[in-house]
Amino acid sequence: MPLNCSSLATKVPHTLGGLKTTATTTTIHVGGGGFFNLFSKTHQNNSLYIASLSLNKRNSSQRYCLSSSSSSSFVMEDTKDMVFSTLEPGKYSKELDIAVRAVQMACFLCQKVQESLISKTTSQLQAKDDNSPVTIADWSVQATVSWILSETLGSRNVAIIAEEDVQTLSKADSAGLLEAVVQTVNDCLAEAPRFGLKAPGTSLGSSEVLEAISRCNSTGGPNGRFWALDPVDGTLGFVRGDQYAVALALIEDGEVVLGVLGCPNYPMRKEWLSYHHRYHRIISKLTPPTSESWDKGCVIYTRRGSGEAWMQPLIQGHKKLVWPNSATPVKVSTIENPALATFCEPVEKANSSHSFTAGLAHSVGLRKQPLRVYSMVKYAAIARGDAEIFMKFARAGYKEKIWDHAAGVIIIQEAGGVVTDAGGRPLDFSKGMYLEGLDRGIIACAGAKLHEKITRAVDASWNSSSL
Ligand SMILES: Nc1ncnc2c1ncn2[C@@H]1O[C@H](COP(=O)(O)OS(=O)(=O)O)[C@@H](OP(=O)(O)O)[C@H]1O
Ligand SMILES: [Mg+2]
Repeated sequence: MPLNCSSLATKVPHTLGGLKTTATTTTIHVGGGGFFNLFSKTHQNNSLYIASLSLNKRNSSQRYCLSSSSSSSFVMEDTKDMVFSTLEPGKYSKELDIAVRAVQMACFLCQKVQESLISKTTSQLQAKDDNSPVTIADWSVQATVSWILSETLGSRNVAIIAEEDVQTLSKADSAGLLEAVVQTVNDCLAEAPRFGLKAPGTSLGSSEVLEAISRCNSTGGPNGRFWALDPVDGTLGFVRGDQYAVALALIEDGEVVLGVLGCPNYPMRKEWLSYHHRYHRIISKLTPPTSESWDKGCVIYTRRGSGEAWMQPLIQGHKKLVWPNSATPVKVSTIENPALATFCEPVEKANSSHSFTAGLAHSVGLRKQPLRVYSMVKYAAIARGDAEIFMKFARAGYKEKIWDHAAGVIIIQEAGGVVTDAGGRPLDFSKGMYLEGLDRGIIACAGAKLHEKITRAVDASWNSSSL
């Protein structure tokens, strides 16, 4: 479509979803009294960029994508089915845009499965290994995210290490389970355009869904680029209608470069984090969210070196994701006094020694009750400033998996916090599936002073502990 118009440009500083940029707002007048409102952002090195363009002509509202190289020629395309990014072009910006949208979709999928779980009686729930609906969420999210990453970035460019495999799903007696997963995946992917992503032309068949899950067969390691995905982190929290997370990180040459954490039940009123989930559900019912109020659920994301982490609400109902989707920055707490600090730890005693952390807490002067929260939501709580410390000391011999930490670690670091093992060393994401060489446990803090106090206390009490 050729453009023949007069234009008026104004330069405005702008911040969009965590990426500072100088934006140019241009009004382009066209024949017949109509006009386009053009919002564009220039790339530092003048390479190709994409700008959003709205046509506000009488009785007409349509979205176009306008791309330009350093030359003045423009190409306009209808963007109904395109990934539409307003992130500043730069390293990993396309990947971050897609990852946030994919995690938004995954949260939408999980919410639906969790709602149907909660509406059933406990006796209808099965353990994860028994082909439960939880497993349906795990596999379905993995298939959905894998499919989206491959379609948008090209399957040859995408390597994923993730928690699930297809062994159980592929068994002859798992036909019903597989059918449920395929249905859940297709129901979710059909909504892709609402999230600014392209839906499949036709529904995926079971072999395509299995293919998408089993494509997540990267073994990680020190070289190249791969995604680490935990489709449903905090299985117990998920089953119990409580906290859980969808975690996606991009790791390049052994270093986490992007982190996206979906926390569908994260309450926007922090005091609700510490309520038992049943009370939280009752309170939510008593005060249902209005379309204006943001009750719970967010996606937090960051990019290595940005010094910023951002949070968006989940897309509710039939709404569309319009970037930056009311994103707000998140920052760690400024509290340095242990007496005022809150520490988080796993809910399950089997996952981390509660007695050891109680002793540590006492010795450093932590006075508040521990905040026990399922899943990587603990990392989100530190990044958002809702708690100051996260400690985890697993039993000897347990090896932490990289997908249980990658997204959360980078989000806390970019939000201003410190994450190391108990020896003060950075977590090593370059050794394959596990955080090999982890010294004793994981300590994440809002600031360096608290971090130092905790690591010193661990050193002082470790030898007398039974861990
Ligand atoms: N020590 C130990 N032993 C066995 N399994 C462990 C351990 N630590 C963490 N995990 C796995 O990590 C996920 C949740 O762990 P959390 O640390 O968040 O613990 S908790 O849910 O709050 O209790 C959860 O994984 P998924 O829910 O499958 O993602 C746990 O299986
Ligand atoms: Mg996990």
